[in-house]
Amino acid sequence: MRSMYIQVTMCIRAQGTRGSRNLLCGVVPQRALCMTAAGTVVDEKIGAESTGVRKRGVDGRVRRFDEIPHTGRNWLGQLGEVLERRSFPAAPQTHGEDLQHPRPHLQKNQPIPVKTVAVCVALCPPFTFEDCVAVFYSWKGWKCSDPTHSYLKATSTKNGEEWRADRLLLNKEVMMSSAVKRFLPLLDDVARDFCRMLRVRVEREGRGEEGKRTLTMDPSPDLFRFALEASCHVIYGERIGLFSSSPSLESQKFIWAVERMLATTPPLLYLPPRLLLRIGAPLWTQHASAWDHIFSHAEARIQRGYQRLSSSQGRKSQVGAAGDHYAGVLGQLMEKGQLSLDLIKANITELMAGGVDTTAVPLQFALFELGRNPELQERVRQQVRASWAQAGGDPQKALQGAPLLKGTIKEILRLYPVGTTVQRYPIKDIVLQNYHIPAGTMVQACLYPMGRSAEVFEEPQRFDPGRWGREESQKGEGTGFRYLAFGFGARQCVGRRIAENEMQLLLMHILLSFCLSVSSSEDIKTTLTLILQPETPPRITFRKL
Ligand code: HEM
Repeated sequence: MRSMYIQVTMCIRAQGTRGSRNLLCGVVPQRALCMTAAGTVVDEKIGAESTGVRKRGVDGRVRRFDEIPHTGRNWLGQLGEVLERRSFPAAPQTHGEDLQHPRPHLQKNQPIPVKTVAVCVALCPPFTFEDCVAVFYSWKGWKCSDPTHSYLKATSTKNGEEWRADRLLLNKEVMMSSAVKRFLPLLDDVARDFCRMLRVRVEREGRGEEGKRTLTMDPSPDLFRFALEASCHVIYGERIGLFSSSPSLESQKFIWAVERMLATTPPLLYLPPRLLLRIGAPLWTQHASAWDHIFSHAEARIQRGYQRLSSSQGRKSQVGAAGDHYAGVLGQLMEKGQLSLDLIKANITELMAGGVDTTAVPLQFALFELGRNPELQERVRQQVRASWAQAGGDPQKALQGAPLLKGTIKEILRLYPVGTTVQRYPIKDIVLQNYHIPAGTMVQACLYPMGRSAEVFEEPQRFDPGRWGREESQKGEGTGFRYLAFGFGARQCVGRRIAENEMQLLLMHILLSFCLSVSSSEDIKTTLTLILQPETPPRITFRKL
């Protein structure tokens, strides 16, 4: 058996098999169970029939789904218990303890992988390589089915091959290397502007002698603006001016809408349905109006896209030359015209909604980790400087020559996975940890404890961007499925290339311009709302280089 294990949470038998990762969850749990250590035996019968994975069991019997040990409490009780403790302790979790305790996720001082109703039952036995293959290759298309928005319905009703065909078209504009080449300069522009703005701010508000001033601040609001500006630039092909001292009213309204949408999502997701019916109306109204604004923002961009497209076609027919201006993902999709308009709107809106806090938050953690590891910071900076000098201003070349930057992002997402779980509903019955898991059960790979498990990573508590380069060179036995921060396979994060490049470029320009430090090297306490984030945003000291 391959030696790779990942931590996995247990499963909720779901009434429906559709939900959403980023948006509202349409899954109502029928029951909540917690899986404890079960060894790694899988019997031939169900295992072979359902997953094709053949393993020999100790007692030759695959245990039934309802044999999975659980707390015996209903999900509401469990939710109450989980809600009492809203943060992940920084202390490492030892895998062994996990396995012995019947309710490990509810023990004091143990990391709780997730906190939704659906996942408060989570737990983490080791998950084998074959299990991973079984889960991630038996994907099923599912998307948000928010009934209020026809755009989302356009995607939510698609499943299987139909969904996949659309996704492959979208991948061409956001995932493939030719697309990355097109949008990378746009991200680079925004990252450079961010640093320019920060330099001015440090000079104006910082302390110390001129030219070497330092400024200590909470960068989280600026990082949020950076992520929104970068997303708009790549997706709509236009800047919305969030770094200016007086952004337009339209931009301010848009940022408000995105903030509101993100802030109101967790309570709407986590409140039990009955409570939601009683107290959720104002929340829902705010949430819906925030979405309305985000949709109307997208509509306006699409209208502009049409105008741009028709004028460039007009030019083309006049002078016979193709317009060479890159008009963002939206422009590309419209120009190609392979997806229906509803699908373009749905995908664009989902890209906008999924792409802001998911990158802004890991950037906070990255600045903190680089700040509290000064020697390592210097090593990354040296590599970045050398690569930047050689690249002659080409951001793509500069990133290629600085693998430690890529390692920094992977390391941040290992320790602080912004989405704490990856979920699948297997389309066929499978066997996990010797338990029979019926088709349609929500199975969650739990990234937080996996990233901190000594069974999976050597010295898991050490922030070591170099580990990923070493791992590449030893590819083979047991190295797969360690990096699941963006999910896996056909359903993996569609914004992955945007996110990776956006974060690397910003860190690159920051390291070229500033030395980072933090006043305390104590671990950051984290909390889980919709995503994993710092309980209190870390304050970072920026010293101009
Ligand atoms: C560090 C940043 C990010 C992380 C860690 C992350 C993580 C994830 C994960 C784990 C999934 C589910 C994948 C799976 O089930 O296999 C996902 C899906 C998704 N992400 Fe991201 N994401 C990030 C940034 C972004 C950005 C920047 C965008 C948009 C520009 C985005 C848009 C989406 C969308 C639209 C989906 C749903 C894809 C689908 O179901 O087809 N994400 N993301």
